[in-house]
Amino acid sequence: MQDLLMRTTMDSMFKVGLGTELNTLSGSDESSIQFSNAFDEASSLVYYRYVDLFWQVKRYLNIGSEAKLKKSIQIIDNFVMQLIHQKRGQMKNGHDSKAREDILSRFILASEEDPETMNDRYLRDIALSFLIAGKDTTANTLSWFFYMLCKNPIVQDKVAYEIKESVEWAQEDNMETYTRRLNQGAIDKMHYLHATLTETLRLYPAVPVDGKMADEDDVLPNGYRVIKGDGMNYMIYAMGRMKYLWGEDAEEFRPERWLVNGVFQQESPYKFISFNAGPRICLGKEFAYRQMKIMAATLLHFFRFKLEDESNGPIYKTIFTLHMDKGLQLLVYPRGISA
Ligand code: HEM
Repeated sequence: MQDLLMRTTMDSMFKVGLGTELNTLSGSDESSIQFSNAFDEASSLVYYRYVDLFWQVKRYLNIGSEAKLKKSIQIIDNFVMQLIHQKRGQMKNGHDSKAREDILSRFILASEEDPETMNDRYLRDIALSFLIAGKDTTANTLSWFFYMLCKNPIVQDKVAYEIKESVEWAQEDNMETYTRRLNQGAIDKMHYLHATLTETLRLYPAVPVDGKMADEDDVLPNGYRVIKGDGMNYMIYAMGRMKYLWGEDAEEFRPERWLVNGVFQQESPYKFISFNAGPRICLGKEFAYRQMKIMAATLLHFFRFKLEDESNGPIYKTIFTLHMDKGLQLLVYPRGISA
C-alpha cells in the first residue's frame, strides 16, 4: 500500500507542481519510472550521509553510495530540465492554454520579470523542493492512517460512514464518477476524517525530527542561550506523545480528542507541531489535507481494509520522513454499500 501511495502522490505532485502527467502509478512510461526511482534513491542516499562518516571521501573518489547519488542526481536534473525547456517552449508559442494552473508555469511567468535570478536551475530547484516537501510526507501520513484504521476497525467504520453521509453519491458510481462528486463542500463536511488524519499525524508525524540553525546570537524563551551557527533539533514525534501536552491517554489513537460536538477543533501549531509553526509553517498544509481527504474518501467508499499480518507491526525506516520499512501489506475487500 505504501508503494502505491508513494506513486500516487508523486503523480499528483507532478501534475500540480509541474503540470505534467508522470503516470508512475500505471507504470506506463519508462523514463518516468526511472526518474521516480532516482528521486527516491537520492532522498535516502542524502539521508545516509548523516550516518556515514566517510561520505565526503566517497564523494571525492566518486565511489559507493556517493557514486550512486551522483548518478541519481544526474537523472533527476536531466528529466526536470527537459520539462522546463519544453514548458518554456509551449508557453512561448502560446500552446499551453493551461498556463498558470501549475506551480512551475506560474514561476516561469514570474521569471520573465527577473530572468537572471530565476534561471532554469532556480526553477528546477523550486520544482524539486515542492516534490520533496509534498510527496513522501502525504504518502507516509496516508500509510500510517490506513495502518491505524486497520488497528481500529470501529474508527474505520465511522470514517466510512461519515464519507457516505457527506457525499451525494449514486449506486452506479465508478471511481471516476465518484471522485468528481468529491467537491470542497463534501470534503468540508468530513470532520471525523479530518480528526482521524490529524490524530495520525500527532502519533506518526511525517517529519519526525526537524532542525534549525541560529541565524544570530539569541536567547530562547526558556532562557537558554544560543550563538550564531548553533544547530537545534526539535522532536515532533516525541512531542506528539507527551502526556504533559496531550493527557494520560497521549499514546492512544483517539480521533475524538479533536472534536467538540462533532466539529473539528484546531490546536495551537506550537502544540500540534507536525506542520511546523510560525513564519515557516508548512505552505502545503491545506493542500495536503485536501489531497489526503480525497484519496481516503475514494478508497474507503469502495473498500474495507485489513492488515495482512495482525501479529507484526511496521518497523520505522530512517529517512527524512517517517517511512515504513518493507511497506504496508493490506487485504482489501469491496465495501458493500447501499443507499
Ligand atoms: C502531511 C503532509 C505534510 C506534512 C506533515 C508537512 C510538514 C512540513 C514541515 C514539518 C515543514 C517544516 C520543515 C522545516 O522546518 O524546514 C514543512 C515545510 C514545507 N512544506 Fe510541508 N508538509 C506536508 C505536505 C506538504 C505539501 C503537500 C506541500 C506542497 C504542496 C508542502 C510544502 C511545503 C513547503 C513549500 C515547505 C517550506 C515552507 C518554508 O520553509 O517556508 N508540504 N512541511
